[in-house]
Amino acid sequence: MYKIKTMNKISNEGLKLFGDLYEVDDKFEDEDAIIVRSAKLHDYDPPHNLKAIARAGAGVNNIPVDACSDKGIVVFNTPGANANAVKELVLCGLFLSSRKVVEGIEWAKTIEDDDFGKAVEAGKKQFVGPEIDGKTLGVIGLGAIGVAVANAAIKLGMHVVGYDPYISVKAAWGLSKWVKHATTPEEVYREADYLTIHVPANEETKNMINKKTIALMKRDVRILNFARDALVNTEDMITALKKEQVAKYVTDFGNKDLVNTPNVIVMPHLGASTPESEENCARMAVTELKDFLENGNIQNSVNMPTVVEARATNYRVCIIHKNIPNMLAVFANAFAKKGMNIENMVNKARGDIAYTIIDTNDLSEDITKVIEKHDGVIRARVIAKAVF
Ligand SMILES: NC(=O)C1=CN([C@@H]2O[C@H](COP(=O)(O)OP(=O)(O)OC[C@H]3O[C@@H](n4cnc5c(N)ncnc54)[C@H](O)[C@@H]3O)[C@@H](O)[C@H]2O)C=CC1
Ligand SMILES: O=C(O)CCC(=O)C(=O)O
Repeated sequence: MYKIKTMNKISNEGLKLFGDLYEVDDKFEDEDAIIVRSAKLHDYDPPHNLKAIARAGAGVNNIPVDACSDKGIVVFNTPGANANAVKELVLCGLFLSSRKVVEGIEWAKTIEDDDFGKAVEAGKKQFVGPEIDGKTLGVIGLGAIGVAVANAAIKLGMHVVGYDPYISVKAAWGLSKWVKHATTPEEVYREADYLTIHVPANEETKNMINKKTIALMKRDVRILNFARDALVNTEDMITALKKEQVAKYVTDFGNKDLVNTPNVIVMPHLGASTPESEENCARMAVTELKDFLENGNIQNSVNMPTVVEARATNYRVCIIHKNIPNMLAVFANAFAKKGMNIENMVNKARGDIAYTIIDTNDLSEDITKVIEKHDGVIRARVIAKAVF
C-alpha cells in the first residue's frame, strides 16, 4: 500500500484514480508521496519514506525544490492544467481594470434615492472607463497562461506585444502569429496600455515590477498580476498608484496594504478555482505520482529529468544520483557482482542531478544498499512489476 498525504483539499475526481493500492489521508507521518496545492512546505520536515511531491498546479514556490533534490525527492507540477481557468480570470481582470465596474457596483449599493433610475443616470458619469479594443496588451511570460491570454486578447481586438526569453517550442507553436515579439521587457513596458505578467516567482523575476520599470511605462497603465506577489514591489506600486502613474492594479495576490489602496482590485487567489481546473490538476498530479511510484517513470518534474520507459521485466531499479562521471559503470559493476543481468538501462541528466532506471529479471535483495554506498548516489529503489 502506498500512503499519499494531502496537504490541501484535492478534487476527488483526481484522488479516485489512485485505486486500491493507495491510502489517501491528510494525517500520515510516513507518507510515500504528497499531493499539494498552495500549502507552504518550506517548514515541513519530510519523512525518510517520502519519494515524491506533486503540486496540483503550476507554481512551485511553496515547495523547497532544491532541498527536495538533495534528498532525492521528485517534485512534480501539472503544467497547463489550470491555464484556461487563469486566462478567464485574467480577462475578467482586464475588463475590471478598464471599466469601473467594481466601483460602480459598490456605489449603486449606496443609492438611497427612491428614484433609483434617476440617481443612476445622474451619478454614472463617475464610472467612465476606456474600451480595450485597439489598445496594446503587454504580456511578460509566454507559457501556458501567457499564450492563452495573448491569443484571447488578439481575438478581442487588442494589439499584443509579448516577451519571453525562454519560450518553449510548444508555447511558440501555440502563440498567435499576430503577437509582436519583443526582445526586451523594456520594449513591452514602453508600449503597453495594459500589462499582464505570467512568469514564475524566482530570483530573476522577484520585484520585476518596481519604481524603475513603472517609470518606463505609459502614464495610466493598467497592470495585472495573476502570477505571484513577489513579482511586484508593493511599496512602489502603491506610490505609483497615488501619483496616478498606474491607473489600476488588479491582482490575485493581495495584502493588507494593497486591499485598502484606491484603484487596486484584489482577488483572493482565485485563478485556478474552477471545478474544471481543480479536476484537471488533480488528475494530472495523481497520474504523475502513480507512474512514478509504480514504474519509476518521471514526467512533468521540476527537479528531475524526464524518463518514461515501458516496463519490460520483473524488476526495475531506479537510481537518483549526481550527474558525475563513472556512475553507470558503478551500477553495472554492482549488478555484475550480484549476478543480475541488465535487460534495459536508461540514464538522463538535468543539471547536477541524474536518473537511471535499470530493468532486470533478477533480483538480489540488497542491490539498493550496495548502490547507495557510492557517494554519488542520492537514492535507490526497486519496484517489482509482479505486484502491480
Ligand atoms: N493565480 C493563480 O491561481 C495561478 C497562478 N499561476 C502563476 O502563473 C505562473 C505562470 O504559469 P504558467 O503559464 O502555467 O507557467 P509556464 O511554466 O507554462 O510559463 C511560465 C513562462 O514564463 C517564462 N519566463 C520565465 N522567466 C521569465 C522571465 N524572466 N521573463 C519572461 N518570461 C519568463 C518561461 O519561459 C515560461 O514560458 C506560475 O509560475 C504561477 O506562479 C499559475 C496558475 C494559477
Ligand atoms: O491551487 C491553487 O488554487 C493555486 C494555483 C496556483 O497558484 C498555481 O497553480 O500556481
